[in-house]
Amino acid sequence: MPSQDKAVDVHSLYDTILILDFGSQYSHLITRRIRESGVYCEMLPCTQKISDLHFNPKGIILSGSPYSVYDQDAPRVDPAVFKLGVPILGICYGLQEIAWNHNGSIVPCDCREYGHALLSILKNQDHLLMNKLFENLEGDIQVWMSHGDQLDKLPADFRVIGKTSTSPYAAIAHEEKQIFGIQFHPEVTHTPLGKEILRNFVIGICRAQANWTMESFIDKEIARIRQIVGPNGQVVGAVSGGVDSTVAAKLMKEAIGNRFHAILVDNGVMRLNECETVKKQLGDHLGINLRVVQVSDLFLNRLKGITDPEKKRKIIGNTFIEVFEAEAAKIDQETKEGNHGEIQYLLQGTLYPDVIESISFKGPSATIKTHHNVGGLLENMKLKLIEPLRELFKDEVRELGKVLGLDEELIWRHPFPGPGIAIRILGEVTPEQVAIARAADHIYIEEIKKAGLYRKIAQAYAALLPVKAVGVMGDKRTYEQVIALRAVETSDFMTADWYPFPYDVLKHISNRIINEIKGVNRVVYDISSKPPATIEW
Ligand SMILES: Nc1ncnc2c1ncn2[C@@H]1O[C@H](COP(=O)(O)OP(=O)(O)OP(=O)(O)O)[C@@H](O)[C@H]1O
Ligand SMILES: O=c1[nH]c(=O)c2[nH+]cn([C@@H]3O[C@H](COP(=O)(O)O)[C@@H](O)[C@H]3O)c2[nH]1
Ligand SMILES: NC(=O)CC[C@H](N)C(=O)O
Ligand SMILES: [Mg+2]
Repeated sequence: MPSQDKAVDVHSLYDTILILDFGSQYSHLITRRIRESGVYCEMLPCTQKISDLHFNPKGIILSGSPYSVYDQDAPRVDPAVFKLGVPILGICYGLQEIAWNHNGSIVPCDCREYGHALLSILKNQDHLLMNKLFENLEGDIQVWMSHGDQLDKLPADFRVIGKTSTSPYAAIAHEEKQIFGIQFHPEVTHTPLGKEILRNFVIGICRAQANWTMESFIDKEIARIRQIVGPNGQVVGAVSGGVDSTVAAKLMKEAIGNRFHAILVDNGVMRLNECETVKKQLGDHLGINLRVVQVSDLFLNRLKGITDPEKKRKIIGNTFIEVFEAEAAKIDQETKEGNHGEIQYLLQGTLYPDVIESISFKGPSATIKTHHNVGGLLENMKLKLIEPLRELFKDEVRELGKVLGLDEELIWRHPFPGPGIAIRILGEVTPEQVAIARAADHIYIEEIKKAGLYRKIAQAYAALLPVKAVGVMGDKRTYEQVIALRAVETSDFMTADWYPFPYDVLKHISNRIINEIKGVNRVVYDISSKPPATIEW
């Protein structure tokens, strides 16, 4: 892996709340909720050694976990966290881990709680600092629980600040040390006031500055990029017109102007008019120094006779790397004359979920999703990576795009796979098949937009099937191909449901495709969910 940029640390710019992850399925939601309050936070595995931390967190949150604290192989926090002197909040397992470290007692309980519960907030008149976690909250509040263990004895010097009908120690606090524990999950929306509680912790108790906004991120990130790249350095990056690479490219353009070189590869399997549209949007409208490399013939030649989708992906990925490297070398040559430095950096649109995915405490795997690193590009190129979005979630990237002046249409664009239409043509990819698939996809997306449904659908496309069916047109028998329409609802693309289109929309789309596209006499709608199907065919 090439080295990461580390010139200016994000932690020197924003107060940071550290979330230590014990493997709960909700851990990343804690991060989301806190960022929504305008406070920067980061998640690390619970095994993080405090002496190896290269920043001083303003506060620490211990997440939930599928383990029980008394399990042989239970994940353990570095006890040094309790000596850092910053406020700590334990959530569910986190509460139990705090108690475990303070000689409290945790046992499996007879009355496990899964789902809604009523938490009675207990205010303490003599220990006012303990009340700060539930500041502005009173009486009984709805919370969401998911636990089978509970405290049956308070650790020394802790007091109860909340209970439910079955958990006498559902919320506890240590006043002097500012350590808090809650048995419920404030990060899920089923705890309606959860966000207030997290905000009370990070702002009221940790006193973290709420300065994490995309406006402030832009200024700071631009300054950071300038410092990394230096006054003459140059950066290359592959852009596809997808939201991540476009936002990253726009940020680079703001930071170093034309010393950023964006490359769009026209591989012959992009959507109809896509390259022209991207060139207009990125080049003309956003002023990004963009070159479009027209290499459709090269790609289509290499795809001749190939029907296996994985082979198609490989061929496209490898050819892509070849083209990109050749183009980067050309740019290096062309700009040698001026006083620019050599190209040293490669821009990548890596997002925070990809980073989180690679830091699981169950054994950090350094694999960031492979399709995010354009094939094996990085190993060969010896360029250093620059990843301006690596701290951001997808919705933050969209927000950032908005502040940077990107069109709504671009910001909400459906994802489009790198191998594009080649994997949406089942069977051999020929120029004729590309033309049919493109035309069908174009009509489909156009009609979805007209019906006002584009934003409701996470991804939609038309696939061209390699089978022929009988039809009748103008009293004549036809024997032509089939178009399959796919549209899914999903937030993470890991699981997905097919979209329930209104019938009249489907009817209209089908009519148009059959009437307007020669070679197609049938349209079907894919009603398979993922799993067991995938989104692409
Ligand atoms: N035709 C292309 N020309 C240049 N770069 C490309 C092309 N297709 C893909 N890439 C590069 O590969 C990366 C990964 O592609 P991917 O489709 O996963 O993400 P994206 O295009 O940025 O966003 P989205 O997921 O919204 O499509 C892109 O960010 C871009 O750097
Ligand atoms: O860049 C890419 N290269 C690929 O080879 C590829 N295959 C699938 N996808 C996209 O990934 C998401 C999940 O798709 P699947 O359910 O088909 O795996 C969907 O968004 C797909 O479009 C790809 N993206
Ligand atoms: N959600 C959790 O953190 C659960 C913690 C522990 N496994 C329990 O059942 O109590
Ligand atoms: Mg894409």
